[in-house]
Formats: sequence, C-alpha cells, structure tokens
Amino acid sequence: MRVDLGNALETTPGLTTETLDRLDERVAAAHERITAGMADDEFGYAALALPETADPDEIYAAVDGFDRPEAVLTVGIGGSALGAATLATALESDVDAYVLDNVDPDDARALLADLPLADTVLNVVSKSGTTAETLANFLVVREAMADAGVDWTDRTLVTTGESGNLRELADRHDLPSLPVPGGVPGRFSALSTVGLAVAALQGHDVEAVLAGGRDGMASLSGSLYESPAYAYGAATYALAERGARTNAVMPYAESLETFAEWFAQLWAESLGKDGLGQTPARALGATDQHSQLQLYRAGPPDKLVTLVRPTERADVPIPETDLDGLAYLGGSSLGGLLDAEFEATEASLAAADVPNVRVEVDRVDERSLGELLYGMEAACVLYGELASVSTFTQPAVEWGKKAARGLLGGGDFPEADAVTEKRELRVE
Ligand SMILES: O=P(O)(O)OC[C@H]1O[C@](O)(CO)[C@@H](O)[C@@H]1O
Repeated sequence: MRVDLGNALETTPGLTTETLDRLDERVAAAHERITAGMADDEFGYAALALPETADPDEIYAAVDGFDRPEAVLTVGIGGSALGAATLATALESDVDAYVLDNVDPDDARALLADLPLADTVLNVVSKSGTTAETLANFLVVREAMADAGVDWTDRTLVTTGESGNLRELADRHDLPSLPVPGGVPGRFSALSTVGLAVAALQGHDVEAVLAGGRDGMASLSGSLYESPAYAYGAATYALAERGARTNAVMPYAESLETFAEWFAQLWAESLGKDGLGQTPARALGATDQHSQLQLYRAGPPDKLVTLVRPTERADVPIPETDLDGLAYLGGSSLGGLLDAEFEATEASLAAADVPNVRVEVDRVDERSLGELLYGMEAACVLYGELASVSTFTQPAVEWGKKAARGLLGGGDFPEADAVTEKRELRVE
C-alpha cells in the first residue's frame, strides 16, 4: 500500500509539512502504545497482530468438509459480514458468494428463491451470538433449507464467540465451527476466521491475504513518513481537526466497491465518539464523477477525498472508430480511461483546493487486499490514539438495539417506550 499526501498540503482545509512534522512526534508515541497493546494481546490492539495470530489451517480444516460448493451465503451483519464481503467482491471465484446482512423480506425472499440451497454453504457469523438480524435470518434460511429437503446441519458453518446462542447451536448439532478471536471487535476482524472463511470456501489463498497483512505490519514504524498506514491515519486526523468532517472514499475499481462499505463501518464505528469523528462517504470512481463530485468540489469546504486504485489491472481495449468526436477514445482502453479519470479527478479536486489523498495498491489480489485492509485498520487505530477516543467500543449502537428488542417483546427496555413518545408533524 502506498499513500501520497501531496494533494492535502496547502488546501482548504489543509496541512503543511510543519504540521506533519509536529504530528510525527505524537505518531511515535502512539506507535509505542499500539505495539505494546499488540504484544500484550490487549482488547482491540490484538486485531493488528492477526496477520501473525490467525491460523489458516484452522480455517481450511473447518471448511474442508464442504467440498467445493456452488455458493456460500454469509448470514451476519457489520464486521461479521463486511470483511468477507470485501474479499468476495474483490476476488473472482466460481463459488458464488452472497450476503444476508439486512432483514428486508423482499431481499431475503428473492435471494432464497435463487439459491441452490442443496449446494450452498450457510456461513453464520456473529461474535456475540445475540444479534437479532443475524439470528432472524439464520432461522429463515434454516427453514428454507428444510422446506427444500436440505439437511441444514450438513450445510452450515458457524463462526461465533466462546458462548451464546450460536455456540450452543454448533455444540448441539456438532456443526463445523470457528472461533471469533476474543480481543477483536467485528470491524477489525477481516483478517481473522470471521473474514477469511468465505475466501477459503471460494478457493482463494488465505495465506496470501495474511501475508499482505504482514506486509502492513512490517511497515508500521515510529514515523508517519515511513509508514503509509500511519501517514493516512495522521493526515485524516489532522484534516478532521482542521474541518474535514467528511472523508469520501472513492475507489477506482468496481472490485473495491464493498471495501468502501467496510471502511465506512471501520471509520464511523471506531472514531465517532464524544462528539468527534469523520463521516465516511462511500463513492466509486469513475461513476461518482457524474454525481457526488459536484458536492466534493463546489460544496462546503469540509471534506477530504480518498482516491484508491490498483496500479495494475487487466484491461479491455476500446475499438478504433470513424466517428470524429470519439476518435480520441479509439485505440485506448477502459483501464487507460479509468486511470486518466482518476488523475483528472485528483487534479480537479486540487484545483478547487479540496484536500485529497492517493492510496494505491499493486493490484486487486489476495496479498494487496490483505495489506490494504490491514493498512486501513492500522490507520484507524492511529487516528483513534491521536484523537484520544475509545476506538474499539461502540456503545452508541446499543440504544436502538434495545428499543427494537423491546418493541418485539424481547425484554423490558425504556428505550422502547421512547418510540411511542415520538414527536409528530405529519404531512400527507
Ligand atoms: O458479530 P456480532 O456480535 O453479531 O455483531 C455484529 C456487528 O454489530 C455490532 O456489534 C454493532 O451492533 C458491530 O460492532 C458488529 O460488527
């Protein structure tokens, strides 16, 4: 992973090399704190040791009994789905990957109607084992399998914590299961059993993903000038401090579209604390040059744009044409056009004084993805250290969970009462 901060200098908001030099002293101290937490397997910091602590053989052993399924359906939500989904979207496989990470009946019904249930692995993932959406979807899929005459116990892999509903289910039915590493919050679990089981089922090289993570680990140092991850974390923190309240992450690769969704949870759930944080906006290049870019260039000067691309990609030539107006495209290629648009968008943001950071990986493959995921996790942890927030907890999401559970009769929660007290101003 390579980071270029050049277009975040002297912009609005913007950084200076003096700012970065002063910040570098704090990066050194933060790095010491981070490495100590990793060494002590401390909650949260343990995530940054996963490239060395995750066990590929454990993952391969758990999925080995499923042969090569036609499809894998992940039932999970948040960090229990997005890491696996990022890898599945990015890497090609003849094993189709699907995700149920919402409880939309239309979506669930349509998906279950299409799935070859007898040849699908049901990959149920929940660290807590209590997440309503995941458990509800599991019950629905299990019944759909039964209705189709499929023995769900032959098709189900469980990844969960040491106790809870899913652990009991796996034990009761002797299901293949994987542990969720205890000290790792879901949004930091992509490089663990949580994120890698689907990759193993799809025939991808899990060791290569972890090797990429180790590349990221090796690049961590006491200086932002020597560590791309820390450079990104320090720059985004400093820009937020100076008014960049939104970070629009804009990968120039369809294969990285889900990566932006994964990043959004990582950034929002880790850094949105105590009235602080930086709103992750999900964008996609070149498509959003024809939509959101208008706001990024000419809206309020409160944004940073993170432009992500692989520097190598398979290509598709653009045929020559006798249409004069299109002659400049003929003989070029889609990849060439995409790269030209990446650089043009980068320059257009700079011309409008909008800070933008370039993040590049060699290609979208297992090793580069492992390094990119790791790098953004390390960047997030550093940002959290600099901002002095509790990076690894997410207390604010609990209120809504209790209200929903109370509304469904799942317990006596005062939060549910607040729903009935809604202030109304109805316009119909
Ligand atoms: O893996 P679990 O426990 O089902 O949690 C799923 C997601 O829900 C959250 O706990 C938030 O409610 C996320 O942090 C997590 O990734």
